[in-house]
Amino acid sequence: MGKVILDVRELSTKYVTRFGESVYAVDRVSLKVEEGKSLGIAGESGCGKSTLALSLMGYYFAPLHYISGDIIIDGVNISKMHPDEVRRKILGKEIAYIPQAAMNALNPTLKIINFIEDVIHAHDPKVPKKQIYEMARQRFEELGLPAEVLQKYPVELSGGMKQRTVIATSVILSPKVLIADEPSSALDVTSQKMVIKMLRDMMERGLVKAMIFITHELPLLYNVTDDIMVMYAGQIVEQGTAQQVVFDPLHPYSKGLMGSIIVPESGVRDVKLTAIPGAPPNLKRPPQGCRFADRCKYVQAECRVQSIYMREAANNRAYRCIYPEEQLRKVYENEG
Ligand SMILES: Nc1ncnc2c1ncn2[C@@H]1O[C@H](COP(=O)(O)OP(=O)(O)OP(=O)(O)O)[C@@H](O)[C@H]1O
Repeated sequence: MGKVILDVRELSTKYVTRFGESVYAVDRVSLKVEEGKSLGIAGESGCGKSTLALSLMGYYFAPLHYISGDIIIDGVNISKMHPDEVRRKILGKEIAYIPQAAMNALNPTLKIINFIEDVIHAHDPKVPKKQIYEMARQRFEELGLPAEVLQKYPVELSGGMKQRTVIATSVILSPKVLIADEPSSALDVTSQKMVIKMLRDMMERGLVKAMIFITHELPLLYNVTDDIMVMYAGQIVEQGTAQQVVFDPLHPYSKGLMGSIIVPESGVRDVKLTAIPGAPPNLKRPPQGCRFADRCKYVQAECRVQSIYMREAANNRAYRCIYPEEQLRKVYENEG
């Protein structure tokens, strides 16, 4: 096993609504990402992917609240740091986040270089502008973006270029971990490919040491990340290599999602994570037993009465189900 860059242990966070209700969006999530590796997180809308991404940065402000667990980045536990310290020392430097529709982060009234100055000055107001320009120019060129972009206003750039600009900006301070939340979903296919290529380049050149890629589109994950975790109703329900999870899923939810995939590339292309009838449980009052029980074809009475934990399977994988691996495989086999 390589050096672990991101080590998350039993992390739980919640939203508290203005009516004082708690929404348990991230429930005891554990994950590890080693140096040079990428992890994909997949799940349907509302399962907690974005909340997990935000939670991983350790930067909590209302309505998002930390409950428990540890976030260890390259040996440093950031989970109990004060938000000011996280903002100054961690964000952008240790861990960076590319939000959904990141290109909207650009301020239309600022040239790109001025936007970058603002980003860097939020961490350290003393960095001279000349130095920022030099850092930005170098990073843009490394990532195949022309330095002229720095002198442009957002309106002068295409959607794809804006997105790549924000991505390049997010790694100016060489963060150890980069979290990309649906970074290409709003783009046309060509721009999507360029964004994915850029993320890969960043990993290959060591500009970031570990990456988390969040999406509901499985084909993207299969082609981009080494490992995949499937999330359902605030919990991880399956974890393995991209190959294992896509082509040999164990959890009935992943199985349902991937069931129709036959051929890589063309076969996976159009599969969306919405194929299973029913809806996830309300995260204000998650059920005591298996959260997938209401939608599971193989549900038994005991699934609903006890907490279901992740269980280990062969080849370093894990899934959250009462069925042992052999039994689950038999059930699937009998179905044909
Ligand atoms: N500000 C908020 N206040 C209260 N509940 C919230 C808030 N933001 C999200 N939630 C709830 O938290 C849960 C997880 O939402 P989250 O946005 O993390 O899911 P997601 O998997 O990222 O979905 P999507 O793919 O649509 O972005 C959902 O039940 C959502 O309704």
